[in-house]
Amino acid sequence: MNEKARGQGLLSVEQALEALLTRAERIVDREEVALDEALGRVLAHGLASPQNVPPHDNSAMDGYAVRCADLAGGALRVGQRIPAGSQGVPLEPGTCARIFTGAPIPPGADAVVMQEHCRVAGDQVTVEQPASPGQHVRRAGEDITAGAEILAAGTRLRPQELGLAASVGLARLPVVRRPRVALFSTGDELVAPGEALGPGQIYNSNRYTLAGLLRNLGCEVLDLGAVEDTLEATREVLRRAAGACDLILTSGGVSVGEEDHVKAAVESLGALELWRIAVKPGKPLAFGSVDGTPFMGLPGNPVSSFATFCLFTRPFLLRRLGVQAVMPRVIPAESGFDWTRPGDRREYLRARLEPDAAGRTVVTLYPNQGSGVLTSTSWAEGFVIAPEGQVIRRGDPVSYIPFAELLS
Ligand SMILES: Nc1nc2c(c(=O)[nH]1)N[C@H]1C(S)=C(S)[C@@H](COP(=O)(O)OP(=O)(O)OC[C@H]3O[C@@H](n4cnc5c(N)ncnc54)[C@H](O)[C@@H]3O)O[C@H]1N2
Ligand code: MOO
Repeated sequence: MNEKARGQGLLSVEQALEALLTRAERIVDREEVALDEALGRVLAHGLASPQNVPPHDNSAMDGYAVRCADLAGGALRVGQRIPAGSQGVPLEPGTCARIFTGAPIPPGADAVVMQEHCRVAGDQVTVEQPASPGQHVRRAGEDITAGAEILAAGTRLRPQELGLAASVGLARLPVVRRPRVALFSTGDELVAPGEALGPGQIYNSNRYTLAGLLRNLGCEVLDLGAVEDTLEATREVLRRAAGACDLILTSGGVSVGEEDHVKAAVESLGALELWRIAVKPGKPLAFGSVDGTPFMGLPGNPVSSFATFCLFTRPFLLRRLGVQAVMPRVIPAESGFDWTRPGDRREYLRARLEPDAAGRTVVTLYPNQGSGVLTSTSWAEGFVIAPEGQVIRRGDPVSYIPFAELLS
């Protein structure tokens, strides 16, 4: 962070994150859910495999299971047929077994020959290519050995992890309870979509963006709607929310204006810090607690709300779930734009990767980077970081965060 930002009393993104993460208490409640219900959940403890995968030596090909030493003697008689799901018998000398992909290797066989490399006449098979022991045999336990840890505590379960758990026979998984997040908006200008706009009014978009971001993270959203903008009504809804959730999330009313009652209401029921962070969009951020429940107040500008959720709320909630790697991966990329007027705050510009005139993949910017321009977030596929005080030229290396890293 540069001197000017420090002089203005701004926190760096890292300082704000550290303060948040040190206060992100682990949710201790856990539950067991069926595999079908476990997508996106976080493992409460590590999982060890009760068995080998594959459970038995099996064939990787459709063909013939042989004993390599027998091949010198010419054609082999097909002594048995072993489809997947059945079990063969010991291979007699001078015979082979018709075998299919996934079927257990019969005792005595040491290789599988693909059927494309065999000539078959009646029940006689001539192997036309040299074979070596172990060929096309998938060994028992070559993927997973019994007792090995397959997944660590704190893993977010993607489809691959569900498949992995299923492959060792686990039907139910221990997961951390879903975080419950109470969400409400204040502001006399806000109207729900579907209603008519009065003079000076706008539609409440943050509610939908934030609820979607929360659901993507696996949170249960306690939607408290739009709250009447009085101190008493705000206190009442905060009290109600505090008893029923793991985080109270609001947007708007965290800057310097005095129209909104959220700040005063939180302060009167608990504690509130108003941070100013060297980040754009998203300078003002409120963090506090109501009756011991964490409170986070995101800035009202729609892009600021979206960005601060991604940068601060998401890591906070993931850490509460017990996830260690809570930060999105930053990808090195090449700038396809000029950024000649850098500010004092680190900017998260709405961007996407596109081919330039020469066919090189470069980062391009949405032309209007205003923090009220929600279109930029829909056009974009990621953020490119413009560090404070730094000019960026076409061709320069830049850091890019794909939204895919943030929207799950
Ligand atoms: N004098 C100053 N003014 C402002 C400063 C500052 O430092 N000094 N900071 C600016 C920055 S940066 C931001 S970001 C905003 C944050 O303001 P608030 O969090 O107090 O938000 P509001 O004033 O309530 O609203 C800002 C803007 O966003 C619209 N809004 C609010 N909620 C919603 C919603 N649910 N859906 C859609 N749009 C919403 C609201 O109508 C305003 O246009 O403050 C700057 N000002
Ligand atoms: O930081 Mo505000 O979030 O620039 O619009």
